[in-house]
Amino acid sequence: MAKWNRQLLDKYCKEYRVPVISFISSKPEDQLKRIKIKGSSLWMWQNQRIYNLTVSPSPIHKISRIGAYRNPNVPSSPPDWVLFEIPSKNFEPILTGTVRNGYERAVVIRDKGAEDGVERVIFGRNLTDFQVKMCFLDAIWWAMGTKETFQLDRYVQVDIDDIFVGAQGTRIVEEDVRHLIESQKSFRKSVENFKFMLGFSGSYFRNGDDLEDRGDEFLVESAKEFVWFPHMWRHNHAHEHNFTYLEAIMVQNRIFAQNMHLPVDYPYAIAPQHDGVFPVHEEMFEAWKKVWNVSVTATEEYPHFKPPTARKGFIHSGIHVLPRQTCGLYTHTQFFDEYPEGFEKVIRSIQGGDLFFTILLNPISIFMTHQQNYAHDRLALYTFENLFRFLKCWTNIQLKWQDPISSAEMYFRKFPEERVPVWTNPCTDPRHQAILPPSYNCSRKSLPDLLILGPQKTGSTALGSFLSLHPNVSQNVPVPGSFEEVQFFGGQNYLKGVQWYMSNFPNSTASTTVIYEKSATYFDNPAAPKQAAALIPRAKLIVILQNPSQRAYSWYQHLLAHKDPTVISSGSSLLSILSTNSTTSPMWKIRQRCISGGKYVQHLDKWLEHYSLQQIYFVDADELRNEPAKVLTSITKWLDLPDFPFETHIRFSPSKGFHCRLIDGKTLCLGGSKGRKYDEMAPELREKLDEIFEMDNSALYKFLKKMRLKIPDWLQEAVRGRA
Ligand SMILES: Nc1ncnc2c1ncn2[C@@H]1O[C@H](COP(=O)(O)OS(=O)(=O)O)[C@@H](OP(=O)(O)O)[C@H]1O
Repeated sequence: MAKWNRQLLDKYCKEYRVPVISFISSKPEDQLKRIKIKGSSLWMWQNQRIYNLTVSPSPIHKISRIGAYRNPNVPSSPPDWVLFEIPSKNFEPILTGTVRNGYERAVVIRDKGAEDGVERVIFGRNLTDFQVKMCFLDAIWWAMGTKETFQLDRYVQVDIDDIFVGAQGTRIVEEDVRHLIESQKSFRKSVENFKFMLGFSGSYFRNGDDLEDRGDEFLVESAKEFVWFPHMWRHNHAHEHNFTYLEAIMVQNRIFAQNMHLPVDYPYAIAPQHDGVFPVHEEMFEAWKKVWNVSVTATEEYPHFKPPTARKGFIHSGIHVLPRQTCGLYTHTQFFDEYPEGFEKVIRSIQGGDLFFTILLNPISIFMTHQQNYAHDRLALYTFENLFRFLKCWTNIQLKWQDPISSAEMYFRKFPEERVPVWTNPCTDPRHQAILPPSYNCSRKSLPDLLILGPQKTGSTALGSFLSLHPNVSQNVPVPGSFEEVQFFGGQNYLKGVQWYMSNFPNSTASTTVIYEKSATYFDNPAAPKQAAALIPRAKLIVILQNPSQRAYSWYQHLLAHKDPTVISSGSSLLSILSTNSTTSPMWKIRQRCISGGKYVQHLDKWLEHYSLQQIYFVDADELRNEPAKVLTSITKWLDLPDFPFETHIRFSPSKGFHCRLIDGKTLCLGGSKGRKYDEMAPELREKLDEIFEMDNSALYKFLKKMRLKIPDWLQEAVRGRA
């Protein structure tokens, strides 16, 4: 790092007490073994091999067990460790290693900052070794100062799906059930309250050979030992069925549970192969709620199966969907020596690999296993017994079990930002596409290519209506209740889901090249950019640049015309509304609605976090009002649409005072709510508004100039006028 930058960084870290975590790697070509670290009294050795690793006593450790000691299979690993000499009290070893001649050196060391005021945790190794990786996690938690909030509790739930499902020869027998009960008891020594959760499909009860049938019977006789939840009557794929069918088969499964006295104590259910959970099959959600009163489920598919570390939860239609983890056991894995790529893979995952870190990094881990994993070699029992033992040996983690309803409550309290789902296009993920209800048609264009973002009162309706004249353009059907706009992103309609959104675009034909949607509420909605980009990342966007003072005045006229109770009851002029400074009064809300949309750069910044500038087209509102055909011709080019003679389809209406569409010789203007007649703004009000928007206008001017985009005349004047 350049000296100057380094000084700045150190100054910052010192002043704000921000610790630094850094990594140093060996240079294999370097002859020099012992090197002094610049600016520090610390000496390091590079290209080293270590023979033992020990977790040193340090307040940094939260999850790593102090004193834990191991020989990390050294002879086979290359001599590429960097080790630090443990010098004075200014340093504290975090993890130490012994070299061949018996010296103890630090693999991870803490510089307490006594020498230059900056605290550091320095790693002489990458994160491939699980103990070094645990030290890294400990160092992060320590650096974040989460002493009070950091928790050692980790909740583990093991679901056994496909109970009663499976061909003869793959199913559990009485002996397996006895082992299941015994293991559950012994797991409780490592996992407080541990219970296996059994997902049953009643239709296949006693569907095996004699021994397996006895296994089923014994499982039912031992039902009270476990927690039971409904799977599906015949392992059905939910997406293939409608509500009536799903309800009928769920009722069958429920009757089975009642007859067999299975304790289904929690409103929790799992769909075979996650089918219907994400992408959401609304009819399955409805049937679940009606038959089982389900309020919690789990899936591996949200937002996507891969990467497994990025799985999240969401709430839809009152059902809490928790993320579900994979443990490497599938229906076909029943024998150690037939495990694909060797059972070593699962062992590596347990011993400091993916499975181990899944538990460390998730407050709640819900694992999916299958009935078959408890038959024959009982791979699941082996896996979890060893996983729990390994965690107990190397970490301070407290493993616990709790019911899924409590887990859902805890999960969404911890991650409230995940409550609202982020919808993605199911047609772009092959796994999602494979479980889509037939009502989805991925071969048909049903999502927009273009969003007209607004903001409100900038001429967005006029722009949309003119664009629709083009024969290759189609738009959404009018949506009642929201001024015909879809208002999906960032609004209440978003909760209705992707299928609802798609259903608004039924009109595209073979000649449609561009589907657009105009919701003028999008531009200044803080959630809209992220949600839009998740569903239609390649969409193009149009933003209309209107003088914000004029826009605010137009919005005020809209409220007056709609007899907004706050505006009417207070008899407020816009000037007095603007002077409100009580942020809790209803007037403040009005003030904000008048102003918000005009703060262009503030909102553009959010859109530009998710879309590139090349995807955005800026329209000058004055130009749109005065020369709409010219504006539409440019937009057509930008959209790569064939030319269209807009000038012969748009005509100025002297009575309306605006341009209107000319269809079959008839002039069709927008309704009375667009292009209202009202007095011009008083100079005093204009002055006040211009003053409010001064900074925003200046920011917009600079932004357009920097991006070499056209600066509207009104903006040139506004900036010049206040210079
Ligand atoms: N051709 C044409 N016809 C009618 N109105 C036109 C047209 N071109 C621009 N305008 C201006 O559009 C303003 C309404 O903007 P929006 O359509 O964006 O409003 S909304 O947010 O969707 O309600 C509207 O605002 P008001 O004049 O305040 O009614 C108009 O000034």
